[in-house]
Amino acid sequence: MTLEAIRYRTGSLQVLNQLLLPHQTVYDDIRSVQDAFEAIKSMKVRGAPAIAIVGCLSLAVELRAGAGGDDPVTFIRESLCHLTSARPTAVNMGRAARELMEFAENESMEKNSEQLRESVIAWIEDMLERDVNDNKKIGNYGAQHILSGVPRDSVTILTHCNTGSLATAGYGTALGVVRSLHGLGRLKRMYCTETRPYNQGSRLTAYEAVAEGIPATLITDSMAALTMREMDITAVVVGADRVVANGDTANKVGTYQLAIAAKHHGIPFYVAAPSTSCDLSLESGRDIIIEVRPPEELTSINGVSIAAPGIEVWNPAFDVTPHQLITGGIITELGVFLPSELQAALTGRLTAL
Ligand SMILES: CSC[C@H]1O[C@H](OP(=O)(O)O)[C@H](O)[C@@H]1O
Repeated sequence: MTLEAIRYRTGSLQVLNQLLLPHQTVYDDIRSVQDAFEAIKSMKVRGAPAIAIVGCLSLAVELRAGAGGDDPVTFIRESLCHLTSARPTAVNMGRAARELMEFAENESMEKNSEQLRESVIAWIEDMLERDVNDNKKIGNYGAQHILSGVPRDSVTILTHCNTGSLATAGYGTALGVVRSLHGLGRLKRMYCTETRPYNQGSRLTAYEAVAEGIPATLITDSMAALTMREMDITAVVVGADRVVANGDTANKVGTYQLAIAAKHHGIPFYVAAPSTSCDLSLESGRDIIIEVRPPEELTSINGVSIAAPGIEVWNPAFDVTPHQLITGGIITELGVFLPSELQAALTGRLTAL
């Protein structure tokens, strides 16, 4: 059973407070859009798909309570705009906001306020199931593609950050590929980086791996290139916060240098991302806004200072990997594509082989 980052039933939402993991398993109630905004901003909830899902579910909870009165469309628009401002790099929340707003405006032509609220709630609740189904397709497509490229019985994967059930509605993206390989009995080992400064790897990916008996070894970010040289890594598989039209990909900071090391060692580098994490409106990675987070997240851990007081800090939460370094491909729920094929694949002009 994979971990539940999100507990939802109509009218009620709880999220696993990821700031307290791995030592405390605490679910916080999300009773409003503002609660969700604060949970996302503080990274109690994080992960591109999970941010969009929790944001939209918080709107569903308020709509279930009658929010918006006689003008729910205005309430929906203002809520989605607010939620999208919480974290700028991941595209999923902004995409969901755009698609949901279009749906709500169309529905408002034919439905009264109460019917509109119910219709929007149903649209949002469908996101949960869609995300898990997409992730299982990503897992299976990715596992098959990686296995097709190697003669060996089992494979070793290096991954970064957390891209599992704690970053999505369940199963995960890059970690979903690892889960699929493990489920096929073809995973020898996963190496997961600790992923400074928020430690999504040591706190969250390690937590998921231990909980499910996935063979995994934790390494520091600075050990990644050495691990690629010494540990017979079959592939590097990472997640994404925003994949743009030419395949350039924004992901957790540290991803770019993993791609460089993978290139040097001739190891295929994959990005695993649902189409909801893709943004064809941007031509290249130069256009992606990179969130810069508070210095304290780098200079302290659990409130304990680990840096010289007064030192200046640069703390970008993401970096951009050029599409030329994504040598294995981009693993989506539609199949695995080269960066150069992505736009055609996402616009339905290309199907997976
Ligand atoms: C399912 S991919 C999640 C993606 O989001 C993470 O960032 P954060 O933990 O800051 O939300 C990381 O970039 C992952 O690859």
